[in-house]
Amino acid sequence: MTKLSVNINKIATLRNARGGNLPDVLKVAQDIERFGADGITVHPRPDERHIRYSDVYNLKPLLKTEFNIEGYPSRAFMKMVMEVKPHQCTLVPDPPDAITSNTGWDTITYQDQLRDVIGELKSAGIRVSIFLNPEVRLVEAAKSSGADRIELYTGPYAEEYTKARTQPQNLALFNDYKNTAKEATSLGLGINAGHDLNLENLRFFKLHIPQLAEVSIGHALIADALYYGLENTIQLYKRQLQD
Ligand SMILES: CC(=O)[C@@H](O)[C@H](O)COP(=O)(O)O
Ligand SMILES: NCC(=O)COP(=O)(O)O
Repeated sequence: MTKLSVNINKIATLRNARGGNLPDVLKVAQDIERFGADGITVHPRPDERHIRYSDVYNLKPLLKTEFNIEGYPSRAFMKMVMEVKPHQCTLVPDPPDAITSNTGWDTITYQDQLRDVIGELKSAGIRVSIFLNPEVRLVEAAKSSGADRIELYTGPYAEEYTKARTQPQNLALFNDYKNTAKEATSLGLGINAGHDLNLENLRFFKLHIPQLAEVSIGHALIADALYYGLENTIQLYKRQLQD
């Protein structure tokens, strides 16, 4: 079964809207674990508009499942990750002003930078995943930079899936995802995926990428929870991820 890591950025967005502590991000994260999630993901951004660096420190001792911290490896981010020591760090090439992540790493151009950063994280026992576009040519450099996994950037997949709703098997892009995953597996890299995954498009992705180890989902899952409740929503997503 593929693991579900719930991204709680949007819980923090709601909290920050009033400046108080409602909802309580730490409590919600613990409840999400209790409701069956396999992990918690956070993606603190430099402006701390949702998850704050202090949240990341406060979450660590409370969490019982896998903790995944995502972000661009600035010095401030690296200091925090090295101190918190999550189970996994997912490196994302976002510029500081990104509204949300919209591309993966060019692992060929940034191979030296990635190798240094990954070496540092791995020396602290942290598993490292690299956010990657579905392009076979980028996989070998991801491997030689020392990553343990890739996280397939599923934004373009989600967009195509919505367009091809009636005949998803015609998804033009999908072969790129399959081939990238196949290449990664053959080189010994694990496969994660994330961005804009939702209750409609998740099952198809899971069925066609059987090596999928973990997905991180936030935006759609938290939106669905407004209708179905958090506990039910987590179970609905987990059902999509069954083998
Ligand atoms: C890497 C990725 O796809 C997610 O972490 C996503 O970027 C969430 O970040 P926001 O919640 O800021 O959109
Ligand atoms: N890594 C992807 C993630 O954590 C959540 O992305 P989204 O579901 O908020 O688009």
